[in-house]
Amino acid sequence: THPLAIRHSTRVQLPVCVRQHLWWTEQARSMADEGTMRETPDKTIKYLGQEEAQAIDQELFNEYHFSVDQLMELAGLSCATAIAKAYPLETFPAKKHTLLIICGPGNNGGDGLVCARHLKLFGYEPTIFYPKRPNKPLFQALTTQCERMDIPFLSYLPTQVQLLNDAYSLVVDAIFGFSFSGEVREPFGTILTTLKQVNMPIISIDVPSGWDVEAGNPDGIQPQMLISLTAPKRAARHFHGKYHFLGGRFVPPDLARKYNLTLPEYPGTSCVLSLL
Ligand SMILES: NC(=O)C1=CN([C@@H]2O[C@H](COP(=O)(O)OP(=O)(O)OC[C@H]3O[C@@H](n4cnc5c(N)ncnc54)[C@H](O)[C@@H]3O)[C@@H](O)[C@H]2O)[C@H](O)CC1
Ligand SMILES: [K+]
Repeated sequence: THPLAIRHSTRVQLPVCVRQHLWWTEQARSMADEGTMRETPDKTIKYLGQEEAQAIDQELFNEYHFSVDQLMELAGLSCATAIAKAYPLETFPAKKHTLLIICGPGNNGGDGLVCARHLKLFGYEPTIFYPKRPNKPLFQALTTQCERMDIPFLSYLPTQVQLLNDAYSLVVDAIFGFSFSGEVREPFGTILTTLKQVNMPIISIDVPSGWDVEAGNPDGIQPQMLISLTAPKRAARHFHGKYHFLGGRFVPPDLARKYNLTLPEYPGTSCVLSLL
C-alpha cells in the first residue's frame, strides 16, 4: 500500500506555488471580512521562560487539581479552532482539506491528537504521523479515539517532499512544546529536516519544534502559524510567520496574577485570540 493513506486525483493543476499564492490572497481577504485579523490586543503580553511555563503547568495540575486530559482537551480544541479561523475550509486549494499532523512523544503530541479529532469534526481531513507513542493510558485512549474516527495514521514519513506536498495542504507540528531541550534526537531530526523542505504552510503548536524554547532557532523550521498555549513562550519573539494565536483559555485568574501573566482578554466566549 502507498505510504500516504490519503491520495488525490492526479488531474492537471496549477503549480503549487501559484495555488498557494491564490489561496493566501483569498484567505487573507476572507479573514479580513470576518474581522478576525486584529491588532495585537496587548503589546505588553508576557513571554514565558521554559522553567516558568513548566512551573505554571505543574501548578495547574498539583495546586488547582486539573487533570492532564482536561487541559489537553481544551488546548487541542483551541488549536483546531485557531486553524479553522486562519485556514477556513472554503479557502483550501482545489477542495483539498487534508492536513498532516505530526505528533511527538510528550503532551505537545497529545495536543496534536486532540486537535486532529476536532479538525475531523470540523470537516477537515487530518492524517496523523505518531512515531514515538508513550505507553500511557491517556495517549492510548487519544490514539484509539482518532482511529475510531477514521483518521489515518502513517506508518512512516516519506522523505520525498513532493509526495507530502501533493497529499497535504497544511502540516501541523505537534512534536515538541515547552519541555524540549538539547539537540534533536532521532527520529525527529530527520522529520524536522523533511519539514524544512515542504512548501505547504507549517502550523506549530505552542513552540516551533526544534527551537530553543527561549532563544528560538533561526536555522529551524519557520512556521506560518504559531498557536501559543496559556501564554507565549520567549521563542515566540522570534516568530515571523503570518498568524499568531493564543489558546488554552483555562488559566484561573489567581494563577495569572501570581505569574503576572497580563493575558489579553479573549473575545466573548472564544477559546482563541489572534495576537497578530
Ligand atoms: N499548561 C499548558 O499550557 C498545557 C500545555 N500542554 C502542552 O504540553 C506541552 C508540554 O508537554 P511536555 O510533555 O512537558 O513536553 P513536550 O511535549 O514539549 O516534550 C517532551 C517530550 O519530548 C522529548 N524530548 C525533549 N527534548 C528532546 C530532544 N532534544 N530530542 C528528542 N526528544 C526530546 C522528551 O523526552 C519527552 O518525551 C506544552 O508545550 C503544550 O503543548 C498540555 O497539553 C496542557 C497544559
Ligand atoms: K510544536
